[in-house]
Amino acid sequence: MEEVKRIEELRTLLEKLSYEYYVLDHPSVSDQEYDRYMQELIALEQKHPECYDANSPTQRVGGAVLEGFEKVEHRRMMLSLGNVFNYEELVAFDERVRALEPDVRYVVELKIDGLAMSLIYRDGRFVQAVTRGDGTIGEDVTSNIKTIPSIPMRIDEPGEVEVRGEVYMPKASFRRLNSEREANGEELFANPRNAAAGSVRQLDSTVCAKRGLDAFWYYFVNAQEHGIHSHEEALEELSRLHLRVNPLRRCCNNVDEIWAFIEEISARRHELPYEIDGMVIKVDDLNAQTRLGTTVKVPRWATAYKFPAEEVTTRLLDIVLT
Ligand SMILES: NC(=O)c1cnc(OC2CCCC2)nc1N
Repeated sequence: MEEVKRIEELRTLLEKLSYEYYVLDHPSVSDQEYDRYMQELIALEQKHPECYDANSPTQRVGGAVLEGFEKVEHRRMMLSLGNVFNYEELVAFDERVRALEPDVRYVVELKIDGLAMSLIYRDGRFVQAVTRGDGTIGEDVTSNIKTIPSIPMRIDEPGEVEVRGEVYMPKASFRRLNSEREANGEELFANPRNAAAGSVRQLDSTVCAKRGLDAFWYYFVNAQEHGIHSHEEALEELSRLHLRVNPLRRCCNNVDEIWAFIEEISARRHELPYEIDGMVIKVDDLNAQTRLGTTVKVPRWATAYKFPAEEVTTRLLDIVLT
């Protein structure tokens, strides 16, 4: 096989194997076979520096240690979310929406407790990752986000694709990190969200790479430019593009269906391998979202239901007694 063609073939193969392992959780080859392909690609790329590609699977980790993070202006504001704390406030949210959109349908998602992130792809290649910052100006953390193995470096979609989601630290990674820090007499992280934020702010991406971060993507910013009409369709398109989308979501036609899903998730959230601090309720139809619009900082077409803050003692007692 001509070596330069083999380089391209290995890059495509390793991205597919990464997707199977980190997004589908269903690898088709052993770790040893994956490593053999990776070693073959590293050797061929060293032989052919003219084939250098920053998006190669070999380029996810390493690179220079940064002095700081570049400021980046978001092309489209990164919105926060308003909150509701109980059934009555959820009813009031639904009434405000229904005043404009009588036949509204919602998509209800888990509210992942991490940090908001924006990914930019151009002509099928990952180009930049930017934190929310103040919603208008964020920080370029591309070198750290590249280390998250479930994030594809290439997607099968031309033009510009902007995706928003949550970078988070799974509970298992958090436990491992804090036990390592305890062994080293270092200060512990208070919760996975802080640990994720601290990891994404590392100037040396090899440190971030060891933190075991992951991400879920929940918003295709310019979906309508790509002929998509609903949020649910947008999520399905993101999955088709190999982005990791959380399957635990439900389309709901009224407050009672939303509330039933909230209660169902609230009862089992401690079994989830990541922390959530509530649920996000979004109007499904994208034209309805546009008609409802946004206030200065939050959409009128979405809200977050926040779980009641728990008594830590009951949580600890649960763990000790179960
Ligand atoms: N933490 C989450 O899981 C989460 C956060 N934000 C959103 O939606 C943004 C995008 C448009 C309005 C708010 N969805 C989520 N699932």
